[in-house]
Amino acid sequence: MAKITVNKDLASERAKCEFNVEELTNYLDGGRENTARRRRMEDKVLSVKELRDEIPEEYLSHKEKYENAIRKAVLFYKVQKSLDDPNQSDHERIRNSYRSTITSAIFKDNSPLTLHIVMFIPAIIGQGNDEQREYWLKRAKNMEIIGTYAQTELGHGTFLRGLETTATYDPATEEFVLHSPTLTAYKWWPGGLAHTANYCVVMAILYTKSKNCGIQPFIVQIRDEETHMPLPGIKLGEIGAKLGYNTVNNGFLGFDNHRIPRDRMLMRNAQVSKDGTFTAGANSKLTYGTMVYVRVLIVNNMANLLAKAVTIAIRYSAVRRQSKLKPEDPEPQILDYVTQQHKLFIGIATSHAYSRTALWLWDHYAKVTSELNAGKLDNLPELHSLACCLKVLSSVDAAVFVERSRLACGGHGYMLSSNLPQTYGLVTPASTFEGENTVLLLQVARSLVKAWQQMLNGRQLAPSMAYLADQKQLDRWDGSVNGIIRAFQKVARGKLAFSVANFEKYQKMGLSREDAWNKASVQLTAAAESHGRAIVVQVFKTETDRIASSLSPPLRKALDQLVELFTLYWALERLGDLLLYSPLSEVDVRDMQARYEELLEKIRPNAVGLVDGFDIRDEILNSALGAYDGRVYERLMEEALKSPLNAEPVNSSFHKYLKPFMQGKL
Ligand SMILES: CCCCCCCCCC/C=C\CCC/C=C/C(=O)SCCNC(=O)CCNC(=O)[C@H](O)C(C)(C)COP(=O)(O)OP(=O)(O)OC[C@H]1O[C@@H](n2cnc3c(N)ncnc32)[C@H](O)[C@@H]1OP(=O)(O)O
Ligand SMILES: Cc1cc2nc3c(=O)[nH]c(=O)nc-3n(C[C@H](O)[C@H](O)[C@H](O)COP(=O)(O)OP(=O)(O)OC[C@H]3O[C@@H](n4cnc5c(N)ncnc54)[C@H](O)[C@@H]3O)c2cc1C
Repeated sequence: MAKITVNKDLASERAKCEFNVEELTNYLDGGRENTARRRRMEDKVLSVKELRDEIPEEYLSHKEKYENAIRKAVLFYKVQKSLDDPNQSDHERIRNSYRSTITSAIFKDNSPLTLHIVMFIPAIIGQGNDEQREYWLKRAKNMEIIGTYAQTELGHGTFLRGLETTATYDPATEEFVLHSPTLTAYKWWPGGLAHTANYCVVMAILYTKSKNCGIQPFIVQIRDEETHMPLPGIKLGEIGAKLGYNTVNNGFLGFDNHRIPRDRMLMRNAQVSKDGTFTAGANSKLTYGTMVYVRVLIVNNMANLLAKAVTIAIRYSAVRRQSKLKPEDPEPQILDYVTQQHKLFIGIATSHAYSRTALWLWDHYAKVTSELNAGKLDNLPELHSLACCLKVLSSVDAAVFVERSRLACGGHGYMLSSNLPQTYGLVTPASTFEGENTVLLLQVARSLVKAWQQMLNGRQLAPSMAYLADQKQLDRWDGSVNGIIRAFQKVARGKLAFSVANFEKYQKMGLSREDAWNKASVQLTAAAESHGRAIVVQVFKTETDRIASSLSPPLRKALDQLVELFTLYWALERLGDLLLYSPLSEVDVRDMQARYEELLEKIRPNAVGLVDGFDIRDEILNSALGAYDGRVYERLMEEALKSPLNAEPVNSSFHKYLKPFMQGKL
């Protein structure tokens, strides 16, 4: 095997690292066996050479990209399936795959089968009755059918009660008639819908006995299982090129009075009987369950994508030398600039914060889901609120820090061969899909205002909101991490109190409840955001303390530094709030700033070790700037030479256009 020559700066960074990198990887994976299992899976997938691209994806046409993605998706699925442990429950399988980023080695822009796995199957599990699950899950899990989740329409994504697709029950034939009455009723966006899926879960407004019974899920065949032709009454297509997700095959779908049998309504929650009688579910919002599930998964996905970006940027910053710190010294590594550390170390800490929070949220989700299955619905509102606010914060922060990682790589970060632009293309839509972020913050605000009222009535609050009832003043600023967490809670409480007061004031001034809500909504969303910040810092600190207690002192110290950095970073970012709602003085602010800068200095020798600890292989990073060996310039040149324009010394356009133009003949 050829010996890898590692860039000498990267090698000396690794020699400096104060903790055992493998121990960090094991900690992140949740144990040594999990690391080994993940690596075995990666080895196996990466050993299939047909899964690699011969020509970089960016040089393919739109159509070729899709066809290539489908080719790989099928193969990838088969390899993954062969590695599945049949003894794992769905919950364990998903939890154990939280650190798996192998999909990124195969698709730079995501897989056209994503929606089948992430939403179609979960929608059947969550919305189908036992009989429907038995039939459809078997087919879906065996990939006999491929599906997607078709909810959003051209005219409505956010406001689900405004969806226009109708499913009208006809008791004479015991069928539902699906119809798109207008152009804006066309389903628009679902991944895989255009040319991949032959089935989908369609969310439509149910009409039976001439009554609107709200949005309900229907499993609908859209293409012939043999010929893959769209079925009669079905109009299908692709929605076109996008900022990212170009291999996901997002599509549109219209229905022209398309009939489906009665048993195609997924009837776990609500039912329509043969004669058309509608029986509502225990809570109509259970129909929104698939979205809650994906919001929970997104938090983890954001942590992983950020880990990728920051690995690339930190390694590059250790290799890149530029400018002068001292006139007599050689050009320093750009990682020695404290501004560069400020840009990037928070990305490392943020990825840790969300991967801990994501696991915590996943376990909470699993607990509440088993309660729901047993008919206990009490904890659903808190779960909805938590999933909304953590999806929002993780997607916002990931987008900011991925983009910051790209900018921190200067011009080379703009190259697709850095894989940073594509990584941004994968994180930024998460602020929109699965509930647009402002809209979800308003949902969180709604639950907080309700909690506020409950508190005033002396009722017990859900655990994640219990701090709102803490009336005690924060008498003294002690600057500790726990003290800052308490201060964040005070900020959230204070902002909520202020927005509730304004909401009430606007109503007293004569505005309707809805107008008063709209007028107070900037403050309400700010309160919801602060609530989310308080939760993330607290969960990050508590979960790290809980899990890291058995680690070696050097690693424990490095993790504590990340928790402290994360806390101080957000305290300094939100100084205005802290000054308003906590006893913070100017001296305390100066002290925090100094501690923050000291932390950057302390983390500096461990920076490369920290990103090595994410253990993201070169094939997954897919980046000329971020590879383990740091051969940045060689790789940039190798990638440049792959440009089809470099295949010939003179391009034909010279003779066709440039030459006649320069010679005044054109
Ligand atoms: C297997 C492992 C694989 C790992 C890979 C992981 C990858 C993860 C990344 C995924 C990658 C790609 C996938 C992305 C694909 C994207 C798909 C989509 O985008 S699908 C479409 C998503 N659409 C939305 O999210 C729409 C957003 N809108 C809504 O949810 C609603 O319209 C809403 C909530 C804004 C308003 O609804 P409504 O008007 O009906 O309600 P109200 O506002 O009046 O509220 C009433 C009441 O209901 C409560 N409520 C609302 N929603 C819920 C819920 N979901 N659960 C529980 N309760 C809910 C709300 O709080 C109110 O309560 P109240 O007590 O009255 O205050
Ligand atoms: C990459 C990608 C993949 C997707 N995949 C799928 C899929 O597989 N299946 C599917 O069904 N859908 C999918 N979607 C659609 C996605 O769920 C919607 O785009 C999303 O729910 C937002 O809805 P919208 O586009 O209608 O935005 P809009 O609601 O029109 O938002 C536009 C603006 O209006 C504001 N706004 C809207 N309502 C309110 C309000 N009540 N209060 C304050 N402000 C408001 C928003 O904050 C935003 O600023 C996907 C989208 C993307 C980008």
